[in-house]
Amino acid sequence: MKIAAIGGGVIGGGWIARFILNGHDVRIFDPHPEAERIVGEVMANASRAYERLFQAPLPAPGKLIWSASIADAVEGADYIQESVPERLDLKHKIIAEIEAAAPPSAVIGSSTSGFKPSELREGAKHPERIVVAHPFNPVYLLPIVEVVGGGAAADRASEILTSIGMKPVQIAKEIDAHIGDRLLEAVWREALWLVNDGIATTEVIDDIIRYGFGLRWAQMGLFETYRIAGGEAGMKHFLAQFGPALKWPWTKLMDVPDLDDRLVNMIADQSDEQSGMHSIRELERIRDDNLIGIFHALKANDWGAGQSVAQMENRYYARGVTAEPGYPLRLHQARVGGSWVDYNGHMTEFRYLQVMGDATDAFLIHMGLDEAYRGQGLSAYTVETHIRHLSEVAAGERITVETRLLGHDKKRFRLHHSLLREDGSEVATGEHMLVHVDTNAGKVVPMQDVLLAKLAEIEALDLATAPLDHAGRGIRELRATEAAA
Ligand SMILES: NC(=O)C1=CN([C@@H]2O[C@H](COP(=O)(O)OP(=O)(O)OC[C@H]3O[C@@H](n4cnc5c(N)ncnc54)[C@H](O)[C@@H]3O)[C@@H](O)[C@H]2O)C=CC1
Ligand SMILES: C[N+](C)(C)CC(=O)CC(=O)[O-]
Repeated sequence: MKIAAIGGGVIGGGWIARFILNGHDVRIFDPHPEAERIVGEVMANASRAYERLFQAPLPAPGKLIWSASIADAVEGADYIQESVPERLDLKHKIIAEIEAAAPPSAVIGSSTSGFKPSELREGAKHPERIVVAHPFNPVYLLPIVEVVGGGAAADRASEILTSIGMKPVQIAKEIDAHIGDRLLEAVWREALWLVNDGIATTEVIDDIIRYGFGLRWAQMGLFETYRIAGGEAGMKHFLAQFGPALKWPWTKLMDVPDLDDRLVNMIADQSDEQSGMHSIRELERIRDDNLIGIFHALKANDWGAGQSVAQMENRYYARGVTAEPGYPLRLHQARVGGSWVDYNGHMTEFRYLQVMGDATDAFLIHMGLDEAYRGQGLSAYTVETHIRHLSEVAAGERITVETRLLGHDKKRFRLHHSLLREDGSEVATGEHMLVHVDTNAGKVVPMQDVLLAKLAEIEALDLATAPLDHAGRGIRELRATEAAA
């Protein structure tokens, strides 16, 4: 699939990173003299974030190709994402240039925060293929994208954006600023009043959000949260209790403070005091690490945006596990996250098992025990594990897992994982016995022929490999002489 990006600023850069990190080449046009540096810096932060976010092996990144004109960038493109500044006259000019050179079948997605598809389509040759595809910053991490405009183009855009890990929400009826920005504007306008009126500083307002309802919003929206706030009587009780307050002077919604020099300077000064000690790129990394922690927690609970991460990992496993040829198999890599390190300053115990467990998952997919196979009510359970911790590993280090199949019969198979640093030295080994189970009956059953054939093929490779001297050993007993010493 050929992707083109027109505009590589805050949002264009995020789009480019998302497409490239999902294996697509992207042709970009942006006349800014520093566009290459800016996009390069966004790419660096995005790659760093993906290594920390996903446990599954990432696809080989696509290439970034700089074009000298819009015509060159969009030639032969299947999907074009426009992310130029929010001015309707400029968007019209860009769309006209795109249409002059792109194939008529190409879908054009606009990042516009506020313009409606009917406005973007004015004067277009093929208006029906122009849709709003409005993302949220950082585009490479946040899954939601509002797709407005309907028809085949909206369906195609949704399909493409789903394939790069996004959660498109198609909005049937166009409205200024779509949905997300209408909600955000209400909060933003109120926050500006609170600063303007000297009620709170930028820092106090941000603290009230991040120590309070902001934490709730990452995992449940307004309606689910307020349903709970209604107690056992639920939403109706909530509306009865707090409904009247909507008519009290709690907000100044449509009234906007004048963004004169005084207010702009006041906000900018307070913001400098609050966050000026960090560069924007540092702030992006802090933000990304926090988001990744939230994604991981939500993934562990199989909830909300964590499900998007899990779905992407399944896709990455499905297409990535056979990527590296040779034996032992190299199916899984991990980067030691900051939160993986304990009070001793290196990777804590249970994370070794996590890396081995993820490598086992990659092996299961490699041998054919994938989502479709599991859909038949069949799976594999680990029944015994022996880990040898051989050396410490620090935050930020990359671990590659080499996996061997030490043996199998109709119902069981024995795996060996070796965790290696980038210099090839061994960090730990794990030996694991797995059984094949009927998950509904809760009992061990023989594997289907397709799995047995694949295991036989892998075991033949193992038989041609030097045996491991530590395989099959448990923890040895303490000798009396050693215990006395
Ligand atoms: N910044 C944000 O938080 C969000 C912005 N958006 C939308 O994304 C779009 C872009 O916004 P940002 O990335 O924030 O702006 P930006 O100012 O960071 O980037 C705009 C980029 O477009 C480039 N550009 C200007 N004229 C061009 C042309 N003729 N051809 C190609 N590139 C050109 C500029 O050089 C710049 O790199 C806007 O429509 C905005 O509403 C959407 C979601 C969030
Ligand atoms: C400020 N903004 C209107 C450009 C914001 C957005 O469009 C979405 C976001 O990322 O908050």
